[in-house]
Amino acid sequence: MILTVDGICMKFKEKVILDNVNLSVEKGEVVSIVGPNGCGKSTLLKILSRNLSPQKGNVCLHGKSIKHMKPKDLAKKLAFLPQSRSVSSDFSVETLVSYGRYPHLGFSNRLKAMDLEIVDWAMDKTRVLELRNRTVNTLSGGEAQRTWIAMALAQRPDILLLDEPTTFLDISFQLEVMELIKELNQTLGLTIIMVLHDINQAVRYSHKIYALKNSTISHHGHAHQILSHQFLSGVFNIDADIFTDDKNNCPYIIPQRVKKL
Ligand SMILES: Nc1ncnc2c1ncn2[C@@H]1O[C@H](COP(=O)(O)OP(=O)(O)OP(=O)(O)O)[C@@H](O)[C@H]1O
Repeated sequence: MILTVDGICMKFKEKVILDNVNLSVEKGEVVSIVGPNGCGKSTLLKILSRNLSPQKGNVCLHGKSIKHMKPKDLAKKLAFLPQSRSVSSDFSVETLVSYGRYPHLGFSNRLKAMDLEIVDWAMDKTRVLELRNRTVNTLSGGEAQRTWIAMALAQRPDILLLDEPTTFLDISFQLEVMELIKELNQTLGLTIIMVLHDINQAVRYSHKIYALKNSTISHHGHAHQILSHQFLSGVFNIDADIFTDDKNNCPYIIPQRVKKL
C-alpha cells in the first residue's frame, strides 16, 4: 500500500467530524472520496496532507507515519491542491508552476537547469506551455486549474490529493480536467486521491470509491461496482435510476428524487 489511514478521529470543539476512518490506497490507483456536504471530506484530505492533525489515528505513506516526516520530505512525496487557494495569483503561469520545485531546492533556493526542465515538463503535460507568460488571474477557470495541477506535478509527487478539482468549471473544462487526471494516472502511474461531488465522474474516473457518511466510511469498493439503490439512498438520500454507459463501460445514474426522511 502506498497510503494507509488507520483509525482517524477528528473533532472540532465537541463536534465529531471523523470517527474511526480507515482507508488504504495502492500505488497507481485513482481513489475518490464522496459524500454529502459537510460530512468531512475536505477535513480528511487535510489530514492526509498533514494540514490538520487528527486527535487519534495514523496516516502512513509507504508504511511510514507522516507525523514526524520533515515538511520537505512529505512535499516530495505528496502534493495537495486544496479547494481554496490563498496564494495570490498575481504571478505568471511559469512562476506559479516553479513553486512546485521548492521542496527539492537546496540552501540557495535557486532553480537549477534540472528544475527548469521539470517546470517545462509539468507545463507541457498539462498543456499550459503556451500560457507560460500569462498572469494566473487572467486565465479561464480550466486554464487556471491546469496551471495549479502543473504546479503540483512539478513537485514530482507519488500522490496527488485534489479537493473538488472540477468545482466552478463548465462541463467542457470539467471533462478536460478529468481526462487530464486520467492521463496523468495512466502515463505517469501517479496515485490520485480526490474529493468529488459528481458521482458519475467519480465512478467513471476512479478505481475505488470511499463514501463518508455520519463521520465514518459507510461504503467503499470498486468504482464500477459500488452503485446500488441502497448506496445512493444510504449516502445521498436519493432515489436514482442506474444505467450502463457502454462507451466508457461503467454505470451512471440519473437522480430522480430526494427521499423523505
Ligand atoms: N476549522 C474548523 N473549525 C470548526 N469546524 C470546522 C472546521 N473545518 C471544518 N469544520 C466543520 O466540519 C464539518 C466538515 O467540514 P468539511 O469541509 O470537511 O466537509 P466536506 O464534506 O468537505 O463539505 P463540502 O462537501 O460542503 O465541501 C463541517 O460541519 C464544517 O463546518
